[in-house]
Amino acid sequence: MRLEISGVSHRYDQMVALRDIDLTIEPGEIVALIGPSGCGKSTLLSIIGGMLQPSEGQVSASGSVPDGCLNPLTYVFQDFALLPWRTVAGNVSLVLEDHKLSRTEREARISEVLEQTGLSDFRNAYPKQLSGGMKQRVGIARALAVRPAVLLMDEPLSALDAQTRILLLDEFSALFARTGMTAVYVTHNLNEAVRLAHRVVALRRRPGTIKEIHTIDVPIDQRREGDPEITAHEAALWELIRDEAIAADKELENVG
Ligand SMILES: Nc1ncnc2c1ncn2[C@@H]1O[C@H](COP(=O)(O)OP(=O)(O)OP(=O)(O)O)[C@@H](O)[C@H]1O
Repeated sequence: MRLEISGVSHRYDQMVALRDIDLTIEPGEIVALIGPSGCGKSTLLSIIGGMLQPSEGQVSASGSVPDGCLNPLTYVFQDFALLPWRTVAGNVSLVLEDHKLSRTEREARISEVLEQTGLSDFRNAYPKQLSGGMKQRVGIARALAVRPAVLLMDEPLSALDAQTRILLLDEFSALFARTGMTAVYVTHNLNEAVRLAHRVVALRRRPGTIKEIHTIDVPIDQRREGDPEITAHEAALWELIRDEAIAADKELENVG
């Protein structure tokens, strides 16, 4: 599915959070949104996902969706958003229950996504029994269960420890390479952006506008931690956002 963001601006009361965003996301493309705190990354993701109506401009989606797609644009949340009283399978099932699927179809989908995310042995576990990394795998499984055309991911790894983050990064890159999924991935973490994205959109703040779009040509499944080419892309991105990141950090300190 192709997403075209045209002339999108957004205000919260008098504050202009985004101005004149034009961006096209091609089918199968992974786009990361980076930039200093408050530059409008989450606002833009919510607008792309249709959860927030922009003050101006529009987002249009075109093209085909996967067979059996129940929800073309699907979120993966930073805080996993699992229901504690439901098992792993029950949490995945939740997103399927509003749709006209037979019990057999529903069970088949649940088994398929649990298999894809390495959770088959945990289907009857409850969230409190799982590590952070396993909880986020459930979040991914739940998103995949609707066979989305586009995954919208808002800091999906930021609640996890460093080792788990590396493991999940490897799993995400394998998943993206295997499925040819389209995704928009918001992150503060430049390493995640250079490991996972075909293009990295750097936003500046006040108001949030596109500063630069950085393309990374290395196939996603061939990128490795510490690879010099990938490290060079990460350094280039840091140069791009450094001054504003420092300014945003100082500002937060002043507020505190
Ligand atoms: N519901 C809201 N009401 C008023 N202002 C908001 C609201 N949501 C966000 N903002 C403001 O809009 C601006 C952009 O916020 P947004 O959360 O989109 O930025 P972000 O780049 O995702 O930030 P962060 O990296 O800190 O998560 C910020 O100044 C924020 O304070």
